[in-house]
Amino acid sequence: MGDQDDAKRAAGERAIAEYLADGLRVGLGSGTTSHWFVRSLAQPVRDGLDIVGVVTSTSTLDVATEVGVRVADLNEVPELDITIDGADEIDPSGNMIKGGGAALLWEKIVATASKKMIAVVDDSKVVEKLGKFPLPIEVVPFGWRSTERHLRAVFAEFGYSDVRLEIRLKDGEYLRTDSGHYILDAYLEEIADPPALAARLNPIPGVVEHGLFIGIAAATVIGHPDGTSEIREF
Ligand SMILES: O=C(CO)[C@H](O)[C@H](O)COP(=O)(O)O
Repeated sequence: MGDQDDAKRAAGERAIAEYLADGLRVGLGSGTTSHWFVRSLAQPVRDGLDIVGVVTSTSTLDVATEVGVRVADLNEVPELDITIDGADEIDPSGNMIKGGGAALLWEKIVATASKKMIAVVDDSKVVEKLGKFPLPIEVVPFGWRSTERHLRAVFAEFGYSDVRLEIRLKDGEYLRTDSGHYILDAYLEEIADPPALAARLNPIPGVVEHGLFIGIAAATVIGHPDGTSEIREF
């Protein structure tokens, strides 16, 4: 009997077998599932697989460097062939919540720089409705309490009166993302209309990005604890 780590590894390995080939420019996602994927690249790269990776976080840069994947800056390679990245939740339309690892901004920039984005997930991430996982919102530190007020007003429009919004902490301090911003996590329980909510969050001054990834995933590779995997296309 396997566990969710086996499921994550199965998804990562299947993504390599299914989607990678010589010459591709590949966005490398963040989080444990993506890191299984990047670690699983070590052998194929040693065997001659010729790809260039663009990372979505400093932590993924560390892993890619450790296993010998050639890495470039997105400014050197502004268009990518494919991005393989994890998700905190994914719904039947392929809409996702991401940012549990605080990398949502770079992840969205890299995913949308790619011709195709593939979500690698263990089967616990597949949901009917998004929202059980708290929605991460990346905000500029300057005036973040004012940004929080705007956010509360928008959430109230969607029926979340007095929404629970928490600033994310790390080691007792406000967490800083790789771009130096803060994260506010919104506890929503269920998001009835993810595209509508996403559209209202984007224009709020002080909001840099949010973790709703709408219409971005082309497919998902779902790993199961018994080591099997399946692909769903959107
Ligand atoms: O969005 C992310 C990081 O910002 C990750 O992809 C997401 O949190 C999934 O992580 P894991 O594979 O560890 O469950």
